[in-house]
Amino acid sequence: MRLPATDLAALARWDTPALSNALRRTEAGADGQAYTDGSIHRVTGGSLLGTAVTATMRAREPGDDAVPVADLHRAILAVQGPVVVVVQDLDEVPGAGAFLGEVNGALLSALGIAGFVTNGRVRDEPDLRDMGYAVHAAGLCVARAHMRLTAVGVPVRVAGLDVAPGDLLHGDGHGVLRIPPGAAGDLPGLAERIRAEEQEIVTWARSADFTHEGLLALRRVRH
Ligand SMILES: O=C([O-])CC(=O)C(=O)O
Ligand SMILES: [Mg+2]
Repeated sequence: MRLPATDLAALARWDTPALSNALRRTEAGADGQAYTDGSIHRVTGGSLLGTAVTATMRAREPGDDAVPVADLHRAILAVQGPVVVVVQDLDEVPGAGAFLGEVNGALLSALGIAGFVTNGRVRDEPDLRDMGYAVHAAGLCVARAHMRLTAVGVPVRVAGLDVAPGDLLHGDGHGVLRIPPGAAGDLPGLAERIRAEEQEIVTWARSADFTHEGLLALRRVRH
């Protein structure tokens, strides 16, 4: 689904914890949220926001199941607005070989992607720093091994997060969050309200009015 640029710009001003808090207050978020677990981290870049283009890969053993990388390039070009490429490494132990390195990275940079997310590993790390987009991965690896894409445009699962082509993803140093399209427009307003509530507590905790007795008298269940 394509969101208006104004909605994207409003979401981009927030970090993932704030959007996660906001999502919890919506119907879409009440049933549990979708976000990456700690098995991957941001290797380089800033925050990411965009529409998912998905692929799967294998690298550990050779195989004749490769699809052309051009399928991925075509899928990226078919999306209007910022794209986040999500690659699931299907090997039982992922990370034997990298899809993303200097060369694939430069091609994706030329296509203007906003981010790259994988449960596998990446390489050519110094070059990735100059690509201009965020990279989330399990870490670095040495080799290409038998790396090939095995499908493009399929549902994938990366670090506990199910991603379908077209999903809206937001990410930063905390991880990557999937934002249900129906909730996207409401999140910035909700995040603002939650921040105001939280700042009341923070301001009091830092003020001269703060006392241990005052805190205990509040009998807070959370925070
Ligand atoms: O060999 C590969 O396909 C991965 C890589 O290092 C690059 O894209 O530079
Ligand atoms: Mg390379």
